[in-house]
Amino acid sequence: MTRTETQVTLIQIDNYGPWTVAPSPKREPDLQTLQSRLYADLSQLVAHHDGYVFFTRFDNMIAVTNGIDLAGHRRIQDAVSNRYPVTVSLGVATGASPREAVGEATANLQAAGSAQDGERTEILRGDPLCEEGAVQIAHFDVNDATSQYTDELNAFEVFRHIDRGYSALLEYMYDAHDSLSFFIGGDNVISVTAGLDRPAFDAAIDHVEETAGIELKVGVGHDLRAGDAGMAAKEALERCRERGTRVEVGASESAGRA
Ligand SMILES: Nc1nc2c(ncn2[C@@H]2O[C@H](COP(=O)(O)OP(=O)(O)OP(=O)(O)O)[C@@H](O)[C@H]2O)c(=O)[nH]1
Repeated sequence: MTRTETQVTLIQIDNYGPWTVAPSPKREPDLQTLQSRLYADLSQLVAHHDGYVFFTRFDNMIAVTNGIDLAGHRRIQDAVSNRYPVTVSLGVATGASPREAVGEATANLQAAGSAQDGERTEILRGDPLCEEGAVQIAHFDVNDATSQYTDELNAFEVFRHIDRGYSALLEYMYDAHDSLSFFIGGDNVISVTAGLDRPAFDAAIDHVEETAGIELKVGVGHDLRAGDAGMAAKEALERCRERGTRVEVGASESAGRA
């Protein structure tokens, strides 16, 4: 199996806090519109290179960028400054675990100055992978969310249930496996993991069921790019639905570690 090495890019809007209140506080719907449009554009720009972006806090987004070099990052950065009244800084790093990678990517930006330093703009710092490393993506989905929740409870109660499950999964995957988990809409969560095997995913699902009462299934993919690993994960998730199983992994995953 190709060695797992996750490349993470921290995308941070430059000096955004001061901008939101200059010369006076900007209307919140305008900020929400800017943030969601920026996420949409970044999602497409990064997907063009077969990477994934997660919206996280919107002013700070985390991308999985295996295969994207510094020139590719610079083009993404330029596209943002050409389209928006704000600019972004990018910190890039690789790690044996996603947690290690995001730690280094963050440190790269923090070393260049504060997120609210008007002089620190359009930083691009880090070392993209010289050699090819693979990324592991796990796509989790709540079992029967439509019949159990969406068609039964009020919309906010559904949101509470899904969010409780997401929080339990996020904490467990970070603490137990140095993995980064992101809510991606509906009843879906993507975890960026590193070489986890079937028993590790089974244990994660058990934990969420025990602590949050939410039943999950997961499809796992492993490939050189996040986009390809993500598609393999979605195909594996479909196999869970067809076979009634709760964990399906791509063929190359069987050699993973617990
Ligand atoms: N982002 C994202 N959202 C999805 C995807 N598939 C489904 N959803 C969302 O999740 C909601 C629930 O869909 P499903 O997960 O297919 O339905 P379910 O009732 O949970 O049924 P099973 O998953 O088969 O147990 C949908 O309304 C969508 O909002 C996906 O691949 N990506």
